[in-house]
Amino acid sequence: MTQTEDLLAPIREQINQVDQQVLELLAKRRGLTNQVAEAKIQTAKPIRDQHREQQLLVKLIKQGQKLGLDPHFITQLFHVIIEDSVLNQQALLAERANPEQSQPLNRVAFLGNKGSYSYLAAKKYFSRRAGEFLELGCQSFAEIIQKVESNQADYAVLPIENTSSGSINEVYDQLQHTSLSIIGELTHPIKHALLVADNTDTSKITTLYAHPQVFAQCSHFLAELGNVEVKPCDSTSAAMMKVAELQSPHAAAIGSEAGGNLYGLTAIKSNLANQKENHSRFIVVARKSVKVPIQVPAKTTLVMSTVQKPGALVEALLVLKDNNINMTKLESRPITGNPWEEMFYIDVEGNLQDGPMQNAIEGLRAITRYLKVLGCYPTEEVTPTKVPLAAALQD
Ligand SMILES: O=C(O)C(=O)C[C@]1(C(=O)O)C=C[C@@H](O)C=C1
Repeated sequence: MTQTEDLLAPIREQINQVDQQVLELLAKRRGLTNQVAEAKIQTAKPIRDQHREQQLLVKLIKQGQKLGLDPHFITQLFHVIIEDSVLNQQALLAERANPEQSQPLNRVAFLGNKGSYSYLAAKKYFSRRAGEFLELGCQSFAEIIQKVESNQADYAVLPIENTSSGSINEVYDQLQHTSLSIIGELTHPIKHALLVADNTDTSKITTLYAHPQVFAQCSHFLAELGNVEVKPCDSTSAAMMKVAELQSPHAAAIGSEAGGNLYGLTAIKSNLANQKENHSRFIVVARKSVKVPIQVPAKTTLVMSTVQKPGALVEALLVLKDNNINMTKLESRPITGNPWEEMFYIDVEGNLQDGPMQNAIEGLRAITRYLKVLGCYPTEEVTPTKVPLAAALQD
């Protein structure tokens, strides 16, 4: 042992012990919030209570300051803890409301193999749910949908939009024809890194493997790289596998560092996306729709085609406005075989069990040519509660 290691070892041992205690306390907190969820099932109280969160944060900031901890650090830390608590409670309530969905094994279809962004998102989503995770990697969106439709899989996790490259049209087009329902959503950070198998540097790379969506999201980095041949792959994991197989100083893949590690690749450059805040939203689909408990904030996705007359879409949107329903997304896609006609995909905030939502759907049915509810599911977005820092910092 060197002298530095001699000095570091006992301190690191103490840090290990403190971290273990932090984990044990987090697990204890998780147990308590599960009890809160049970109480809320009985009282029909909403999961989210932002007044309570605000009180909690103000108190924690004051207590933390006495211990020499920075208010911003405390706020960030507890936003993450509370987000986890809310999502966990929502998952618990959703499971109670849909007991038939709970099973010992969840067979989950997704794009690519171990290490793809879809794989990482699927693992994250099912980590909050009971049952073991069985991965079913697929090579195309059509194959993923087919796996669930034919009961070879129970669920599919599909990327639907990305903050850099926008909507994923192929997935929308698959939703036009499927009988499956959307039962959940989640957002997952997409952190692109340059992954290599052999010790090399950027200037030696001549071939770059990645999924076409990834190339689109990293177009600025590609322009900087200059004369490199880009080879599109079916998935991020296919790109990583290819580079692992080649073991060449001239080949690189773009993918997540965590995924690359599964294939023995090293990240030599990170943060490659054009937009630094690069997130993808994924949907989870199943053969059977789910009921969302009223205490959980819900989203509903509709698909419709309007009659061919001026202002038909405006009329449809007015039905939502008249029922005080907030639209969070509107996407249009061409209808195959009917040139210049569009299918509209609409995400709205609201639960299918609510009166205004039922009114709106009835109203839309009356004025549209085609309308289908693709699903009603818990919203995974937990907007952080703002803390009046000035109040928290007083006295
Ligand atoms: O106290 C509650 O009602 C909880 O659900 C727990 C908790 C938390 O984790 O502290 C989580 C969500 C609420 O918005 C407020 C607080």
